Amino acid sequence: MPHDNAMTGGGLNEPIGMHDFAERLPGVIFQFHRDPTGHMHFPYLAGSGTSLPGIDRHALSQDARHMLDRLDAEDHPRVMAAIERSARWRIPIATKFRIRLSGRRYRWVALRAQPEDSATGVLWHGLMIDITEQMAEEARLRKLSDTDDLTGLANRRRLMSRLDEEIARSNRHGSPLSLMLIDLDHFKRVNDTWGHLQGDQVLAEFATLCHDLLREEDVIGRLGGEEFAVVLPLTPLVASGPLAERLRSEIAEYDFGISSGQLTASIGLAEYRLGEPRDALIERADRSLYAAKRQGRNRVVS
Ligand SMILES: Nc1nc2c(ncn2[C@@H]2O[C@H](COP(=O)(O)OP(=O)(O)OP(=O)(O)O)[C@@H](O)[C@H]2O)c(=O)[nH]1
Repeated sequence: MPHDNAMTGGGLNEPIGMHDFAERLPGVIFQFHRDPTGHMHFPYLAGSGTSLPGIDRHALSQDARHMLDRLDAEDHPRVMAAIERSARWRIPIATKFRIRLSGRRYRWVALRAQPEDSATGVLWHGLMIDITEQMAEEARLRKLSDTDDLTGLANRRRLMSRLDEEIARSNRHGSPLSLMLIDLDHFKRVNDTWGHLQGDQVLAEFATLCHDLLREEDVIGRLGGEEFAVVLPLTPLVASGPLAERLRSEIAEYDFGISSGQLTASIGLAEYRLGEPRDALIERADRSLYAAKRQGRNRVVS
């Protein structure tokens, strides 16, 4: 019978000690201590994860900064805030962060830890697990569900969520924001004349053309069919007007392989008014688009 502090190892009844067991765990188990001066260290650190390049157990047993300094700049404040909250309210920490290894490589780590009072500060008992593969898979799925298959642009769902974010930012900072709706003219004719497959090809090329003409921070998406939208952060109407006009003329001149001059676009523009709901902005841009169609297409209306 293995005694209390031993488990079964390689052979069936061959006991291994707690230490060996901890070292074989596919992750890291630890104790983390913070004293009243704010000094932090890992009194205990074990598990196969501690063999990652750049993790120096001895240094960490003296000073946790050897690890905290390696956190991704974006994650660092969040992790520090989680430690602070946990220490103040004695609530568990549950967070994830990126940790830089050597060079440009990094790993995603999930951390769970339970705090308790100690004579010299706060002591956490916890575990860390490498979740890099799961995070990559999550990112892949998110991209799939956010992207329009045919054009590779943001789909309606993604576009609306970005529009919501930009509206919130605009309301917070009073910064300008424009919305552009683009609808290809007489697209039915393209399909009827050249076939649906060629129509698809035109839509994909159109998306690339617009994408190349816009700034990095502008978000272009496909609302459906031959209708597209562009969210233009930090852009008032005086700036989005000329941009839309340039887009319109580039489209009209571009050779989509269906004999030039055959593809044009109508564009409706609206600038966000502070405090208005999202749908009101879309409705105003839509009215402008409708006016552009009514006035003869291949034009910009704001
Ligand atoms: N090839 C292709 N065609 C599409 C796709 N989505 C929508 N369409 C076509 O786009 C055309 C849109 O037609 P309408 O809404 O009548 O508009 P339009 O012919 O562009 O005319 P106006 O918008 O009034 O200038 C239809 O023929 C749809 O079949 C797509 O994914 N691929």
